[in-house]
Amino acid sequence: MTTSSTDPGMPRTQFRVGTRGSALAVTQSTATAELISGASSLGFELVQVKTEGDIVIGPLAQLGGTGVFAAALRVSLLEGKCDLAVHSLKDLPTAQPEGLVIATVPARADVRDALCARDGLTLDNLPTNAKVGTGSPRRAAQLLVARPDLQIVDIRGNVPTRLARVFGEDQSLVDVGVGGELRSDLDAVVLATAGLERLGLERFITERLDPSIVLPAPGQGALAIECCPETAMSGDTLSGALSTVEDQAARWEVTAERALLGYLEAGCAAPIGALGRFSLGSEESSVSVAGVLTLEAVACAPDGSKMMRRRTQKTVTSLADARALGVALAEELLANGAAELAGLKK
Ligand SMILES: NCc1[nH]cc(CCC(=O)O)c1CC(=O)O
Repeated sequence: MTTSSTDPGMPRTQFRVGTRGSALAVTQSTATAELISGASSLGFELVQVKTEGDIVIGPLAQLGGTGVFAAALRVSLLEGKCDLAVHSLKDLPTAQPEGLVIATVPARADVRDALCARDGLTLDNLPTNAKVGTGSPRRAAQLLVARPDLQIVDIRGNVPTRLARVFGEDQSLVDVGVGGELRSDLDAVVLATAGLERLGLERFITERLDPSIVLPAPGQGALAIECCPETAMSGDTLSGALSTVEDQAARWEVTAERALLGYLEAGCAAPIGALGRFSLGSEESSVSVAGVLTLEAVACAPDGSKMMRRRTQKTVTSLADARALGVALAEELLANGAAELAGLKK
């Protein structure tokens, strides 16, 4: 290791970013490390961490616990094996473990889900009974609300492997790591636009699904840089660099979305969607900038037979306001029977 952490009094200039091994994780971690090093003179190296999410075989919806993707990275942070971890925010459990903080939420990518269909097809013109692959009950339920005739096929695997279920042996998918037997047996798959764009695979998108049709997962399209509080608040060059890549609008949005999800005691496998949108207000206070936060949420019966959508809006001046907005909307959903509708434990 080449860090200067052992020299007392010398600020460190070299840091380790823990990452999962998938193409998406490595791409996100690399881009984020470059973002921070571009805003500072610090150096970063990637440390690969194996996670349970990569080796468990079975439908994602049945893994039980949330956070299988994040857990090993968090252990690695707590054990001091890396200094920072870059997570997809939507894969991060809403309960914040003791000893770790989300130091930074960078600017958010496209939040929408993307239909990737054969022959340029869209949700409206997919043939009757078309086979659409997704492992997400949230996507499945909302697709069925829009198109009750669709056959939803439970799929898993990394992004290129899922695309191969529609596009087969497209060379660009082989290039990004699709292996094994390639068969195109589906008419379409639904994936997050953000992940496809980060991997340079957006040409497979045939429709970016409007949030009025398919509301994304809480945190979708956003990343979280997690570390120990001492790293985030050390007042040194790293904490300064981290704060320069913070996007306050994204932070407010995901804070409200995750407060809602946490209050519902639901995880990323629940048929719950939520999307916050922040727009800057005109007045400025010394504490923080005021803006208007709009939060929309959906709870669905997994078979798409019922859906409940609610929306709220408030001027926010603090993260506590954003959290309160999420909790208030969650309470409204619960008061109207969302837990029974969506099969939540609460
Ligand atoms: N659960 C897997 C996962 N976690 C984050 C992304 C995409 C990037 C993002 O939403 O930030 C994906 C793939 C997908 O849902 O298509």
